[in-house]
Amino acid sequence: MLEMESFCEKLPKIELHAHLNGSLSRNTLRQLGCTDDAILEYQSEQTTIEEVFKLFKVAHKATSTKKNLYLSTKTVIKEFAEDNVIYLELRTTPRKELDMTEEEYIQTVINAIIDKESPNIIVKLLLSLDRRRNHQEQSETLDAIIKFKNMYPDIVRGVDLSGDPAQGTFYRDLFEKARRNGLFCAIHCAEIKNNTEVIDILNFKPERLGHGTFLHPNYTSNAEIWNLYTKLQIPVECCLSSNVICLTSKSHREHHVQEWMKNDLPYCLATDDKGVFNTTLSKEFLHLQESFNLNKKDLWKISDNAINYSFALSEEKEMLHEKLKLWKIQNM
Ligand SMILES: CNc1ncnc2c1ncn2[C@@H]1O[C@H](COP(=O)(O)O)[C@@H](O)[C@H]1O
Ligand SMILES: [Zn+2]
Repeated sequence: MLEMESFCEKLPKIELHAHLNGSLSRNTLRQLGCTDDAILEYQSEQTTIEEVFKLFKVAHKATSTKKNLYLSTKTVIKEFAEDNVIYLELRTTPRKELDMTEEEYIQTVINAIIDKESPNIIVKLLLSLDRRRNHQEQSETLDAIIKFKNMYPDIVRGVDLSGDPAQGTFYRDLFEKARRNGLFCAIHCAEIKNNTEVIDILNFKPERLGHGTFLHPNYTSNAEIWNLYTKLQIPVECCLSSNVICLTSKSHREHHVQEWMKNDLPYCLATDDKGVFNTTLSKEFLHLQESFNLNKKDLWKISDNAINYSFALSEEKEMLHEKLKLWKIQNM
């Protein structure tokens, strides 16, 4: 029988919420030529949601060339595979840099996904719209995303809305256009208290929500939002360490995931930014297990459920369920 920590490591896992530039490990940053000071700055033990957005600048500087972006993407995929993630939805915000256009940025990340070395991991790409950018800028990025979705429909699966939740806007028309063009929508929602926007996002009915911290009345003091949410039952990507380090959750034990567990609502576990928050998906499983005294079957089920919430092709979903079933027979 596997000990809990080793069980969490060995369990085949599904990662649905990982930002590329937040996922760079210390080693990767060193390989890219970052100084020790910059690396220390990037990995934070405790921060605030405002401060964390300054940390991404370290990674953005390091991935500002095609060569480094390609290398970073390949390394992040390799690290997830080493943590026994068998299906990864990596998300990233296309950026214009000195040596690349937004389209070249997307192409470089796709090249790295195609060239991945581990055969044991399926990798998909979600492209992010940065909420701090204005409507026209986001609209131009979306056009590029749609172009690549049509070129690589099996890799580019969806659109994300991310960036500093205290700034910018959710432009519903852009996500409607994304949806019309066959893209799934995973939207950061209620990472901070912002009831009006949360209602707009819920009414759009994204396929998945990121965080969902301020949906439950214990956190919003607003029952209307929770009523709407429980009618819709949209899967929420829960990022425990991210929320604890950014101080939107007091502790792992007090994390809002407990409301999803109590009410049997759909959720999955995710790392958000494994580099910045110094975590792995295995560690996230262990935090949940320790905080709520879960057993191995519970953990296995969380992994298996996440397949259903993923944007994988249906034959891939079947294959992933089979893989987990087989692992259960052999290890539990
Ligand atoms: C901590 N909670 C969070 N909330 C909202 N957006 C976040 C985030 N963590 C990361 N990002 C988004 O992802 C970018 C870095 O990866 P990419 O450059 O896209 O690969 C950040 O600049 C931010 O826009
Ligand atoms: Zn996120």
